[in-house]
Amino acid sequence: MPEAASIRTSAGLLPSLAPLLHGWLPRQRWFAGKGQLVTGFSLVSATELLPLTGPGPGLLHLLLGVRRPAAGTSARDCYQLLLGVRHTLPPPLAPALIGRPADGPLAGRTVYEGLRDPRLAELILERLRTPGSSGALRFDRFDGAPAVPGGLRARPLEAEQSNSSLVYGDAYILKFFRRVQPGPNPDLELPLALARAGCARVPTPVAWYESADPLPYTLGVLQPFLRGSRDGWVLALDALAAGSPFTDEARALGRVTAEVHTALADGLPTVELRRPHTERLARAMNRRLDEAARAVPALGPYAPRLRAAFDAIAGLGHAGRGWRAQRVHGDLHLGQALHQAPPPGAGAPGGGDRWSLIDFEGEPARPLNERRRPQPPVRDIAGILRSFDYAARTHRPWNPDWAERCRAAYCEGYAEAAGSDPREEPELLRAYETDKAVYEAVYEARHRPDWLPVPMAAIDRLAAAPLRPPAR
Ligand SMILES: Nc1ncnc2c1ncn2[C@@H]1O[C@H](COP(=O)(O)OP(=O)(O)O)[C@@H](O)[C@H]1O
Ligand SMILES: O=P(O)(O)O[C@H]1O[C@H](CO)[C@@H](O[C@H]2O[C@H](CO)[C@@H](O)[C@H](O)[C@H]2O)[C@H](O)[C@H]1O
Repeated sequence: MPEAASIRTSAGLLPSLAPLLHGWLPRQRWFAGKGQLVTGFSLVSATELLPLTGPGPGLLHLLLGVRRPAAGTSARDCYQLLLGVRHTLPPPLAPALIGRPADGPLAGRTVYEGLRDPRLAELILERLRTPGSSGALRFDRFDGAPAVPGGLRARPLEAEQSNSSLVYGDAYILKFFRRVQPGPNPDLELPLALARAGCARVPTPVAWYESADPLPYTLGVLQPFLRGSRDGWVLALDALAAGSPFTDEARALGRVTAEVHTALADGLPTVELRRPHTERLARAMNRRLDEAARAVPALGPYAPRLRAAFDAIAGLGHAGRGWRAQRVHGDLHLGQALHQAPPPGAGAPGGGDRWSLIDFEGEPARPLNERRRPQPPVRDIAGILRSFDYAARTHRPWNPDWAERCRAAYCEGYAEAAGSDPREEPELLRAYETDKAVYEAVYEARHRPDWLPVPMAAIDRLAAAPLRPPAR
């Protein structure tokens, strides 16, 4: 591979690409500011991974600052782009077209989404196989992992996701982070810590790449592809459609969640959450509720009762109670749990712990420092409990008993492996379930308005449930 160059020819490059990106960027699934005007671009870094002016396809890695009115006048989001550059685009790549710059260094060339070009995608895998630097980018690999073979065919993952992924030969998956923030991304940091601790419940990051200049960004992570796996959401809906229980699977998932939590607590810092942290936690939940009620007016009438659930945490803190906080997944739901069917003759499906957890990025819209903060593990548990409720609510007829049995089995499995049952902390569990349902109401109002009744039904239930007076 030719030596990559870090190009700082911002003069000319950005002005020639900007008119194309103005139209293309807001249409991308992973673009966070959908429906909003992009007011300007800036070049954070540009690395020519393959020469742009050679006879073959060129490959340009960009970190692009994107200004939107909502991001504030001085704030900007940073996006990772991988642009292919050719004289003409072969017909199979037509859907990847971004445009043809009218002037500047790329005038007359065709610029397209590089990840869609198998030749360029394979070059990235080649680069990940050997540690080292390419311009502004630094490639690294996990010492304990077997070497990644070369020559694996690449295909883009056709999934609704917040980032973009490539699957190589059904053996590896590369997640290419789109909106990046400076600092270690928990989706690399936590799986690496778990791999070092010997925890096999999370795919090991075998290789990754970052940029160090001008700021440290985690850009991509390669991990084993769990071939033939199905996610917990799909499996739960299948079970509901078949009228089958899902309790074995739920119990096994509870055990796996506990194993991951234990390994994270052993390998990374933990803190004791006592007053005044309990007050801060309640304040943060109340603040999120206030913001949510502005975005989803239907939450307004419930707000006083929901606030009481958050204030109960502060109340317990005043009464001297505290909770252990540690690094957690941060956005756990059934779609983040992948299940691999046992090999033929290996016993009942759902038995055995064939679950893996993925996507440790946390809620991508939150600042990185907030996502990396230790939090009570109940936060993740609440996420999965909400998911069982979601599955039961989306299925007709509504089957609340199915959800209740799954929720109980999941907590039992968790207790078996962790030694403590999350239901023994009802105030904390309720506050986190409420916080998650509030988040979901905003998510659904923004992305899937037809689904808004699902979290709103939980809001209605949570607001109506009686609260225990704090023990004095
Ligand atoms: N290791 C893996 N093996 C198999 N499929 C995976 C793996 N990691 C992710 N996936 C698939 O890719 C999808 C997107 O991955 P995810 O990490 O959730 O990305 P995003 O953060 O962009 O939403 C998942 O829903 C899952 O279907
Ligand atoms: O997977 P992401 O990290 O992008 O998570 C977002 O999208 C999820 C939906 O895909 C959303 O999850 C909500 O819907 C799920 C069913 O589709 C359900 O299982 C979850 O419990 C529910 O929260 C998630 O909240 C959002 O962050």
